[in-house]
Amino acid sequence: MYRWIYLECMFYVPGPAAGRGRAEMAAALPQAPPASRRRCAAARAGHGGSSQWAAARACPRPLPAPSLWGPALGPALPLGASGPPIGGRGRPGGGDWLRGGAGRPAGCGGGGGGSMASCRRLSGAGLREVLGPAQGLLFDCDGVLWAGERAVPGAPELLERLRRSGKAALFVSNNSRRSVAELERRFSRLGFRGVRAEHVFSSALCSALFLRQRLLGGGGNGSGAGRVFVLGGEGLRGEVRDAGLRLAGEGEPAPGEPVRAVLVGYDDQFTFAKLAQACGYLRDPQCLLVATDPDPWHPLSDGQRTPGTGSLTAAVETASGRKALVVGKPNTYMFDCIVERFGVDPSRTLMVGDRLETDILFGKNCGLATILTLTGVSRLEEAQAYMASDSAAAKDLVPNYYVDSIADLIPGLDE
Ligand code: PXP
Repeated sequence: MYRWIYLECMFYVPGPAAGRGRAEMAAALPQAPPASRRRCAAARAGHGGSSQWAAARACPRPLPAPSLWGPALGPALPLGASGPPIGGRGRPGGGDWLRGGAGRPAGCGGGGGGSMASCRRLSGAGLREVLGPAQGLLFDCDGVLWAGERAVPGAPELLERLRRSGKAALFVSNNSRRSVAELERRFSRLGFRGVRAEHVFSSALCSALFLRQRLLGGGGNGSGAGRVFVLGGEGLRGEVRDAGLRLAGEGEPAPGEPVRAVLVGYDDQFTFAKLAQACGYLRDPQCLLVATDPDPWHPLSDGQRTPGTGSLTAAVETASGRKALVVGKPNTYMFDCIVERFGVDPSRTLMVGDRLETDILFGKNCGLATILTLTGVSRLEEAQAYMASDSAAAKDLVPNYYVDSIADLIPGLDE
């Protein structure tokens, strides 16, 4: 039976949260919290509901040791009314909480804390050394678990084996096209058993949570909060509505009701007219510009590429002269959402991804050891080139380990 232990208080130390690149993101997150502050996200298994979260956040208990992943997943708590602060955690300057230490998987050359990543093939005895102490894994989805409508061979079996070994699995996707409910159905359709919507943290969900936090301040039903202009499809729009926010262009606007945010997601109906409309709203300096993810493009099965949200965000930024707050990987906000819901010890958590500039940097920014899988976007040569570079920023893109496919992780797990 899967169970997750929910605990404890977390110490958020604001740093320049990552985005499309460190320098760019530093510029893109001017509104990070102004000073270090304690946050208490205490919650216990079986407790749910936003009011409990709100109460939990106000709890001024002393900081315990970093919380642990439970032995396995339990009933997930609905995320609270406000969500974590964007840019609340990051590297460099990630704070004590990120330094890990005891319990870090053996053989891990990097993870948080700034030590060098090694980009070692994970195989043989090394598999058990790394997977054995890990209490949970975060998986990117596309290019890791599946490619288009096909599961990566062995991926459903790996998740099953993780479950049997008592290790937790959660999913972090920059795809803003689908709601988490749709993603849950996709897992099931592709043969992944037991994955529920609350185990999935997408850029659509997390962007909606971020906007709720910023526009509603942790409560309310959206009335009088202004509206959100969404460049994106129904999956994203649904998450924004579910977060209690109202969309520009829907229903009756109250007289004088402002558009308080432009949210740029994956929009395959993007037009010049929408761009112009977004820029009109962004003339108001109080109107936020938020993007779901920085992905510049995505590979297609025929070897071609299709533009990603990062391309559309660039158009809005250029035309408006504004910088977007980018919620998705490599920003740590998704991890903050995870921590808000589940007790997670970064030093015993692995991040598995296929894109160096988003997934691996995200793992790095969150203080996790990272595994690159070669079934998706990035090639081993790219990781090696980053490793050979003199630039510290490039070294942050180097994974600790790599595998040809996540199926290669199976022999490292107990029967
Ligand atoms: N955004 C869109 C529109 C996508 O189609 C994809 C998957 O190709 C992604 C983002 C990246 O998703 P993930 O983070 O799961 O790889």
